[in-house]
Amino acid sequence: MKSIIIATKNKGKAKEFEQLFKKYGFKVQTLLDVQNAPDIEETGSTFEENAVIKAEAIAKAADTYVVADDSGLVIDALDGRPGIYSARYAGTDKDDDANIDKVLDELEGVSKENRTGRFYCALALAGPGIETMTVYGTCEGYILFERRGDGGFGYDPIFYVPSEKKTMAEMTPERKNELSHRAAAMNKLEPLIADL
Ligand SMILES: O=c1[nH]c(=O)c2ncn([C@@H]3O[C@H](COP(=O)(O)OP(=O)(O)OP(=O)(O)O)[C@@H](O)[C@H]3O)c2[nH]1
Ligand SMILES: [Mg+2]
Repeated sequence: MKSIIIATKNKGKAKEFEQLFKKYGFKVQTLLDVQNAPDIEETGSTFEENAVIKAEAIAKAADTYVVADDSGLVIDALDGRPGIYSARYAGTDKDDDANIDKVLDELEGVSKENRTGRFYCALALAGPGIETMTVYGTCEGYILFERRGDGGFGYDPIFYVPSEKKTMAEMTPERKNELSHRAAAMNKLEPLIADL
């Protein structure tokens, strides 16, 4: 079986990628499987730049094919925030619950129809003998007034997908992996990883 490293320390992403890559016949390793994996500073100003930074840092160290994901929630009424700062919106300790509270506070008084937003996912593929490539995917939805469901990770409990009439935290993992921003980006990556 072919194998690939996903340059992430996020458990929620790791689980989703294990499933997503299974159908392409890849065994997935993440930085959670590697002892003393470095913390890579995300110094870029776009999702794509950050994905490239993470993928290239690990590909250089491991000399193998690496995919990195930089993703986040873009809310129209907040001028695109939290955006690339989604993981660290309420502080550096990556506290999902505190991040949700901060978003809900900032959206106080914003009506249902003005609570539009999307998840954005940039994926970068780097490795020996290839030029680093990026693809992206999005998933449109609304920010609810309170949490619903306990699946997924991050902002999933407040992200409502109208076509499903569910938050991402109320969907099965399988369903989330069919319609998420990550799944959309993976579909675009598919032809690029087919020949690895
Ligand atoms: O509800 C959510 N469902 C998702 O499907 C999702 N995808 C991304 N996000 C949010 O955006 C941050 C990414 O930031 P990020 O790309 O820097 O990742 P991270 O720092 O968590 O891990 P790493 O991959 O960098 O190691 C995450 O922490 C989450 O807050 C999501 N929230
Ligand atoms: Mg990160």
